Amino acid sequence: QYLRNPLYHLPGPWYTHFTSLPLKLATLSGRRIYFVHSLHQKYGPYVRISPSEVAVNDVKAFKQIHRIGSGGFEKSTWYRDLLAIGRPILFTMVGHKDHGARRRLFAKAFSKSNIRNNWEDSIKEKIELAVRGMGAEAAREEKVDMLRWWTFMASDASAHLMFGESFHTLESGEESEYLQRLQTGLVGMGSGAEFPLMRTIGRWIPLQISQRLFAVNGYLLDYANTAMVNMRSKGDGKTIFATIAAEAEKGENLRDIDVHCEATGLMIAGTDTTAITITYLIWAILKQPDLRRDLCEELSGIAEDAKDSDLEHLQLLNATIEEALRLYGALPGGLPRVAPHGGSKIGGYQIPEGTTVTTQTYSLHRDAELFPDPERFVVSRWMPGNENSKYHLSDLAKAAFSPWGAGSRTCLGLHIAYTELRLAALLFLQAFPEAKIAPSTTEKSMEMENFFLIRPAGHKCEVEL
Ligand code: HEM
Repeated sequence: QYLRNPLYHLPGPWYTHFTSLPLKLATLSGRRIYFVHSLHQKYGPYVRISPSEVAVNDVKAFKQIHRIGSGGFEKSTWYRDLLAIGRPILFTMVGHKDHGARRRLFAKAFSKSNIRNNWEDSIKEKIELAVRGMGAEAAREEKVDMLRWWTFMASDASAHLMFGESFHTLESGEESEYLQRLQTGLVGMGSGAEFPLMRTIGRWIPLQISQRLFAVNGYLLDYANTAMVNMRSKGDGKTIFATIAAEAEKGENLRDIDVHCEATGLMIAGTDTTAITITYLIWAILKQPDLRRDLCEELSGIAEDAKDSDLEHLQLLNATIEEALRLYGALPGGLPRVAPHGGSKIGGYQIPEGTTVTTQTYSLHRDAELFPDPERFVVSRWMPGNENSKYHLSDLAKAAFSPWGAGSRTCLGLHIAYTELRLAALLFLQAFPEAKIAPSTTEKSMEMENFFLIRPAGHKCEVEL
């Protein structure tokens, strides 16, 4: 069996010739990024992590794997197992051709100009509500869980953009049922992708927890359906999908069921990702009083009615966001791709066709050759005029920086996310310039657990305002 494994020539622990169990256990216990990272540290940039999966931590190979067009690797069907949403959606599509057509259809709706012209005001309104909600709660309780409020903000904003109506969790201060089910369902999705049999059996078990873990898609799709019907009956067609539908009329075929599935997929892709990254961003700022002071100074000249376009040129704010994305971007784990027909040579290794090849930014962003003192939060890496500093970023380091993924599968929602990150930092720091991390928030509680996305292990991030 050892010699029959086509990956036998790759470095890696002996057991990975025979079993993927240690990898799966690490995944199920929320420690996959650490498991793979430790193997890179021990065995180098190319490592066999299971009998049929190779992890790669080499910038040139990263570019080759995620290259747009010929030579680039396609996504693995693992994404379909992850979301198991019925129809292929942009996030889960495998073939370059189908994906390219769908991506072109969505491009205009998610462009920076469309987000700014049509959505920025409602995003800002949600952030203002979140900041107000945090202030009111902190006045009553002395401390407030930022993660909870940023999650309300991101889910209300996503619901507004995708379904035409906010969940109004920011006004009620209570999690919507959609959000509760989505968050439990995400844990089920992550484990179902690793153990499909567990999910199949789980769907048949008539216990509420089992249903919520493994049968959430029915609920999510029903919600999308009702939301779309309501939206149309009210004659208020102003959602991201109105723009997409207008594009589709030019010739692309997008059925109603595709719209429901895509809207659901975008809710999943756009909610926890931004909420978690904003939480880590603000936590990192509050940990460094000098940085907080300098940022407050930079932001002090910014008017209340500022637009994202007023913020995108602020050097310190944007450097801080890039550094937060380097260390705490919400999706730093493996992005599985498949070696193309005929196999591929990467880093001197022949990788047989069909092999799963994963890259993880958790490791790329912590390569000490590219990012000296990789665990330190150093904003000057991203500041102009640092050419003589050891933190100056080389071209290779810039190429390795990929919190949004890479190539043709780069994050579709990055303009929404940047808008939310910049406006959230602005409004939070302007409202609470003296905010402090609460004693209940520790390095340990903020350690990242990793179920596809990361999140603080303590599942909250309390601050005193
Ligand atoms: C800080 C927030 C976010 C982070 C860190 C993030 C990160 C990522 C990453 C790393 C990928 C690549 C996945 C892969 O190659 O397998 C991705 C893809 C994607 N993201 Fe995001 N994302 C964020 C916010 C959003 C938002 C707000 C939306 C939409 C509302 C969104 C929608 C998508 C979609 C649709 C894809 C798939 C693109 C494709 O395959 O063509 N993301 N995101």
